[in-house]
Amino acid sequence: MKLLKDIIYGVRIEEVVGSTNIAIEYVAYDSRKVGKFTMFVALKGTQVDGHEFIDKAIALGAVSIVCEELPAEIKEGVTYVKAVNSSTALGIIAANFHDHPSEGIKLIGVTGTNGKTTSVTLLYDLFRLFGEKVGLISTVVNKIHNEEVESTHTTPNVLDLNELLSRMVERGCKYCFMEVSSHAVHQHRVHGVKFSGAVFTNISRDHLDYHGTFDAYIAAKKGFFDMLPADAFALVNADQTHAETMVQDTKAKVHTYSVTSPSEFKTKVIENSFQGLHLMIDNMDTHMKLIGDFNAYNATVAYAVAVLLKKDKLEVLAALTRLEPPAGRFQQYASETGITAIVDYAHTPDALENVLKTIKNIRKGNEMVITVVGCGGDRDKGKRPVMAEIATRLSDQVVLTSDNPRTEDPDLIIEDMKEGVAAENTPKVLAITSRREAINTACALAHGGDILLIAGKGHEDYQILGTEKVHFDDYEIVTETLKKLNK
Ligand SMILES: CC(=O)N[C@H]1[C@@H](OP(=O)(O)OP(=O)(O)OC[C@H]2O[C@@H](n3ccc(=O)[nH]c3=O)[C@H](O)[C@@H]2O)O[C@H](CO)[C@@H](O)[C@@H]1O[C@H](C)C(=O)N[C@@H](C)C(=O)N[C@H](CCC(=O)O)C(=O)O
Ligand SMILES: Nc1ncnc2c1ncn2[C@@H]1O[C@H](COP(=O)(O)OP(=O)(O)OP(=O)(O)O)[C@@H](O)[C@H]1O
Ligand SMILES: N[C@H](CCC[C@H](N)C(=O)O)C(=O)O
Ligand SMILES: [Mg+2]
Repeated sequence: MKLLKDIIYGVRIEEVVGSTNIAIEYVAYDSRKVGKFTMFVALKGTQVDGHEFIDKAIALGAVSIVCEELPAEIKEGVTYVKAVNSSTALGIIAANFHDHPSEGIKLIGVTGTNGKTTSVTLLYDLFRLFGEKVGLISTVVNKIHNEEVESTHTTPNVLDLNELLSRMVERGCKYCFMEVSSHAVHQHRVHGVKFSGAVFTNISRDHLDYHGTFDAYIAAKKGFFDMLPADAFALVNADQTHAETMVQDTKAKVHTYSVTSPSEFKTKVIENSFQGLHLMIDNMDTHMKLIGDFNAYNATVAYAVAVLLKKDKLEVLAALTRLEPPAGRFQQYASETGITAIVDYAHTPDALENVLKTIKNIRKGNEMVITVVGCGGDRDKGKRPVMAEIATRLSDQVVLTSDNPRTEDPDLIIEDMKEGVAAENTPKVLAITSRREAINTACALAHGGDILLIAGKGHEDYQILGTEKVHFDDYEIVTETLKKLNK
């Protein structure tokens, strides 16, 4: 329980109607979660305006409303706080309500189109090997030391984020490694949160459905570095053209890492095979179980962050060699007859190109590469033809299929993808709407030595059809099918 006046301390307020000396037991931004003595924060969303639910929230027991526009009818016994911006207000309110948890933990945020989950998971695992109590906030799972908490977003809403962080602090976690998506920065999901460090992995085409233009997408990511305090570090990938833009206005201390350009934390790829990576990180020889040149970047992020957090360089390298990739990232299965199936979360053009190039680089001879790929519905339409072009250019056979169609017609998504297939590559293409059938067909087409890439859904154990979520697991299906076919 806290007093309203303490909870709204620091919020940019235009007007308050009612008493600020009332007790608040709960804060909610969704009317469906309101109970007695709740403060309801009305947010203007992309689908609906939270202000429409103010009456409903009061009926359910809200005693305070934070909003950008006061409702026509002011109810007695309810305190209305008219804020300049409800989303940023929620950030301040969440921090006050949960006693500023981000100040009690070393919080490191990773942003970029690809590599966020891999980097934060490597860091979480690395620091666990050091015997530290650690938190993790990621697309796959959230963790409060060893307790798993379901992840619904790459970056949770600022209220849920502060709650997670406060549970980490309570549990004695010293560090938290979290993903910061561009949606999160744009929607103020990290507003008022204190970061000790921030990492930029890379930026390439994605989420233009949401941000509109590539420049707006870059600006959203840059916004994360703009909000860092002076005592934080900003670690950026010097091989990326947009690295300088990211940190041009940051107050944080800038550090660089790279694989090709000169930088402070430089890694060289010595060898890349199905067994893993042989790297020279910071002039020291090391082997990793991760596969693909792109993972050299993720490994370097883990190394550099650990060193910036004052861990011993040699101990960090020794621990890195023991780490496994997260679920659904280049996850391999070798069948009885020598077919290699790879399940990978490549759901952007850049990721798909990297994974397919890696496969082509590390295969022993001229084994066939058969790719099963789709694109998500209600997401960036522009990436569909680009991903199909990449898949057909870099594979011998492609089965275009559904990813998570969501509320779109899956056949129309496949039609959008087909637009990108060059005429000479059309003979390589099959289109099968059912992802299960597409995987079955790819398995039937494969013979000993061939490589099957099932791209786009990685760790996801569901498929979203319309608004329904049904169980679906690429790895489970591809391994069971190959076994059933005695392959
Ligand atoms: C486009 C988008 O990002 N939307 C997120 C946003 O929703 P919104 O603001 O548009 O919400 P809305 O549905 O318009 O509702 C507005 C307000 O009314 C409230 N409401 C609504 C209905 C009701 O009955 N009562 C009520 O109070 C809602 O709780 C909300 O506060 O805020 C919600 C609460 O925090 C999120 O759940 C929701 O994520 C949606 C489900 C989503 O799919 N988001 C994806 C695109 C996303 O965020 N992805 C990123 C990046 C992925 C990556 O690259 O890794 C992520 O961080 O996960
Ligand atoms: N550093 C990297 N550079 C380019 N591609 C990468 C990199 N790391 C991983 N990938 C590719 O991107 C896919 C997604 O990786 P990962 O889950 O780590 O990224 P993410 O940024 O968390 O994605 P999301 O935006 O969905 O949260 C991987 O399966 C792989 O194909
Ligand atoms: N975090 C990303 C994940 C995409 C994964 C892909 N399987 C899809 O559903 O499009 C998004 O929400 O855009
Ligand atoms: Mg992620």
